[in-house]
Amino acid sequence: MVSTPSLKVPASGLATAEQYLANSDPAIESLSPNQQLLPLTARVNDRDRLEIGGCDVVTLVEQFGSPLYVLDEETLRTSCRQYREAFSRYYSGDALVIYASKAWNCLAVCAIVASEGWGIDVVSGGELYTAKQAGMDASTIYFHGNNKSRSELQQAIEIGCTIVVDNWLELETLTELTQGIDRPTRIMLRFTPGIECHTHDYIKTGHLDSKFGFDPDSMESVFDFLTRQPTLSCIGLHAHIGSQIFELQPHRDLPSVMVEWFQLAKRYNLPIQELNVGGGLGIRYTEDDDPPSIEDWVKVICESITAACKTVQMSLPRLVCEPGRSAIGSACVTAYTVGSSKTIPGMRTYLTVDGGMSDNPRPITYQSLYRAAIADRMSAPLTETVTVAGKHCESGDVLIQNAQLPPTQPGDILVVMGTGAYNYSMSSNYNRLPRPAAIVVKEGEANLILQRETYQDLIRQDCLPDRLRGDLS
Ligand SMILES: Cc1ncc(COP(=O)(O)O)c(C=O)c1O
Ligand SMILES: N[C@@H](CCCC[NH3+])C(=O)O
Repeated sequence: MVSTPSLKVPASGLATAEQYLANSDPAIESLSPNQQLLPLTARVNDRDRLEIGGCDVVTLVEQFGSPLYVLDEETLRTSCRQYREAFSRYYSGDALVIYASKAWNCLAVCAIVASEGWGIDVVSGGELYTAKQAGMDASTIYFHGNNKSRSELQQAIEIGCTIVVDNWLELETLTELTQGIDRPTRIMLRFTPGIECHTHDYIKTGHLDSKFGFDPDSMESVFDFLTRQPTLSCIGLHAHIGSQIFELQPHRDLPSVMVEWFQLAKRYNLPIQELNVGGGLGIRYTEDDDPPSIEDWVKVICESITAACKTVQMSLPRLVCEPGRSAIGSACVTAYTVGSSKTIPGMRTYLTVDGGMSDNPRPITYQSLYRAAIADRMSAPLTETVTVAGKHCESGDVLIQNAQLPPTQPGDILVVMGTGAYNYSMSSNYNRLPRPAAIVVKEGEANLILQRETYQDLIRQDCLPDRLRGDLS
C-alpha cells in the first residue's frame, strides 16, 4: 500500500482538470482514498467527460437532476477494507472499526459500512434509528452525545447498543432508567484527553476546554460511582482528539494516556475491555493537503497501544476507532449546473451554481477549501480564475474562491470534490431549497439513495392554524 499522495499534479500548477485524477499506475485498491481529490474510480471517458463508478457524470445529472451527490461505492468500500486490513496487520488483539455516521448517515451508507464488517457511531436518536432501520446489529452500535435526552437514553437501552457516557447527568439518568432491568446496560466513558492538535477550532474536541466528555480530574469519582451501579456495565473508555487532523503525533500520544486510564479503571474492578481512540484522520481537499494514509494512521495507533501495554505489562485491550471523514469524504462529489455569471472588471468573476451553502455549509462555516472541475470538458485548459458562488441570499455563500476552470457556459456541469463527509449530513433548507438527491454508483450502475426533496416535502411539517387561513384570499 502506498503512503504518499499520488495525484498527477505538476509542480508548475494545474493545466487541466485531468490532473486531479489519481495516478492510475498503482492498482486503485492500493491507493489510500483519503489522499485523493476524486473518487478512486474517476476517469475521463472518450467524450472527455468525468466518469465515476463507470457512469458519465453529465449523463447522471440529466437522469437524476441537479445538484446531485454522487457517491462512489468502490471508494467507500476500499476505505473500509483498508482500515480493517491495517488493524489485522498491525494489531494482534481484537479490533473493531466503527463508522462515525455524523459524516453522512443514511440507510444506504449504513448498509455499505455494515456489509464491510464495520460497526457504527451515532450521536442522536435519529442516527440511532437510521442505523437500526438499516439492519445494523445493536452490539456494533455506539451511542455518543454530550446531551442525550431521557428518551434517547431509553431508546438506546431498549435497542441494547453501547452508550458512550459523556457527563454526570447522563450517568445519573442511566442509573435511574436501568433500575429493574436484569441485563446490565453496556456503557463506555468519554474523557477529554487534554491533547492538542492543529485543526479548525470548531472541530477540536480533545483539548480540556471542550464541551465533550468528563474531565480527567473526575475519573476516580466516576469509577467509584460505577462500582456501586450493578445495572451499568462499564466495558471501556473513549477519547477523541478532533477532526481533519494531518499530524500523527496526537494519535501517537493518545494511547499511553488511555492505557493509564484503563489500568486505573481495572483497579476499581470495572469490567473494562475496550479502548476507543475516536476518529479524526484528515482528507485531501486541495492538492496542498497531505494527510497520512489510512494504513499509516492505523499503524501508529496500533504500535503505540501495543508499546504502552507492553510497558505496563498489560494484555491488549479490544481496540475500537471511529473514522468518519476519512472513510467517506473522498468517495463523493457534488455535481451542480452552472448558471449566471458576473464579472467585476479588475476584481473577480462570480460563477453561480444551483446549490451552495445549503448542500455544503463547510466553506461558510469553517472557511474550508474545495476544488472543482467542469465535468463536460476534462482536458480543456484551465485558463479562468473564478469565484464559484451558490444561489443563496447570502453574500458569504461562496463554495470556492479562485477556482481554476476552463471557460464555462450556462448548463455546464461543475463538480465539487471531496463532499462525502459533513455535506449532506449538515445540509439545510435555507431559502427553502429542497435538498439534492444522492446516488451511489458502481460499475456503470447508478442507484438513488436519497430522493431529491420536493416543494411538498418543504411544507410537510408546516401548519397553518385555521384562524390564519381566513386572512388569505
Ligand atoms: C466522538 C467522535 N468520534 C468520531 C468523529 C469522527 O471524526 P472524523 O470524521 O474526523 O473521523 C468525531 C468527529 O469529530 C467525533 O466527535
Ligand atoms: N462538521 C465538521 C466536523 C465535525 C466533527 C464532529 N465532531 C466538519 O465539517 O469538518
